Amino acid sequence: MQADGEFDLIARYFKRPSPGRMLGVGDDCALMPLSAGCELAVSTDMLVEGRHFLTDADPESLGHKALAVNLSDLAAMGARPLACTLALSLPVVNHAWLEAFSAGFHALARESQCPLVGGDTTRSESGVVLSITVLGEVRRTHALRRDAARVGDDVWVSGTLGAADLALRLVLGRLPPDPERLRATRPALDRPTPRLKLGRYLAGVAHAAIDVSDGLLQDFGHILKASHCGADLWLDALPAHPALADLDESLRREILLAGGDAYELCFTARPLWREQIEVLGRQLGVPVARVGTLVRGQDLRVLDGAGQVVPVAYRGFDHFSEPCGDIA
Ligand SMILES: Nc1ncnc2c1ncn2[C@@H]1O[C@H](COP(=O)(O)OP(=O)(O)O)[C@@H](O)[C@H]1O
Ligand SMILES: Cc1ncc(C[n+]2csc(CCOP(=O)(O)OP(=O)(O)O)c2C)c(N)n1
Ligand SMILES: [Mg+2]
Repeated sequence: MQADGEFDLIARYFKRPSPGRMLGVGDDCALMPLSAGCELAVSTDMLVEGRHFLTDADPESLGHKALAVNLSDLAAMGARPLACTLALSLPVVNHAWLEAFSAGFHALARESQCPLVGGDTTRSESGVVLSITVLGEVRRTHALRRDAARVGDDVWVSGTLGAADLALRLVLGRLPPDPERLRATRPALDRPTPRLKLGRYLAGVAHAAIDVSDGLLQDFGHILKASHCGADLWLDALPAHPALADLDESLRREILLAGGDAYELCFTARPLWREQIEVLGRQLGVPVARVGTLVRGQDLRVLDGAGQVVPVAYRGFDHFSEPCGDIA
């Protein structure tokens, strides 16, 4: 018979050997050294059943995604991962689920050199809740802060936009069934790739960066607000995922500008870095698209191919301002 106690679960699914200079799972705190000249980068993101993932989500992919969305924040700061912690609340003990979830989690942890060094495990009264904290390091003064953008900077976006949001709409039945499009977009929703290498190489080159979790306009808007800048974004330059082709144009725009779950980097850099950034993208095999420019003021304008302002009535994902949000 399998032992189901809290400590058995931790030992079986989460305790793994940690690198020699670290103290990992098993003590009151984890311990790890920091490299000279670096500062600590820390970020936490939760994933809640029904809100960030569906109850029948594939557990291996969920393990990957839970860590990936957190690593994406380290990438957006230009930080190198050091370690992570996992707080997990489970309604029941399901060994097949835990086996697959922990395999997905540890596989990405290994690949990103971000070992799981601690956490907490409890029973939940309603659904699975995950909270992950990632710890990273970044060379002092090199971090890609949201408040570091400058007027005149180019605006860049990595990868492509829109696939994950399109997949989610198809999965939730908000668009008519389209198996072909779902097949092309589902990996982006279920298994995002954190742009860790790109972020690290941009540290010290780019000014500001953010990862696109809630939608491009909303997330890029955080950079503008923090940096006291405005911007022009060129709609035609945005790197739309090919599966967005042939969609109704207003839906295509909405998904491109406000679709969540993308986990691409949006960053700003001086024009003199253009060529190096393009070379970097090619070397890393990560497309980088120059999509706009920072201007004085505070307005974020989206311009069409003719230079006309495109009216935009949406911003992006917000946990507390959805039509069904039930705030007391
Ligand atoms: N409950 C909280 N307590 C303290 N800080 C929080 C809390 N929730 C969010 N934050 C902080 O607010 C900022 C914005 O959070 P968020 O929009 O979730 O960023 P991200 O998209 O990078 O995850 C971050 O600095 C985050 O650490
Ligand atoms: C079942 C389900 N419903 C809705 C979404 C869409 N969604 C949920 S949270 C979110 C935004 C990102 O999550 P958040 O908690 O805001 O992360 P952060 O911005 O803090 O990184 C999106 C697009 C989803 N991925 N899965
Ligand atoms: Mg967050």
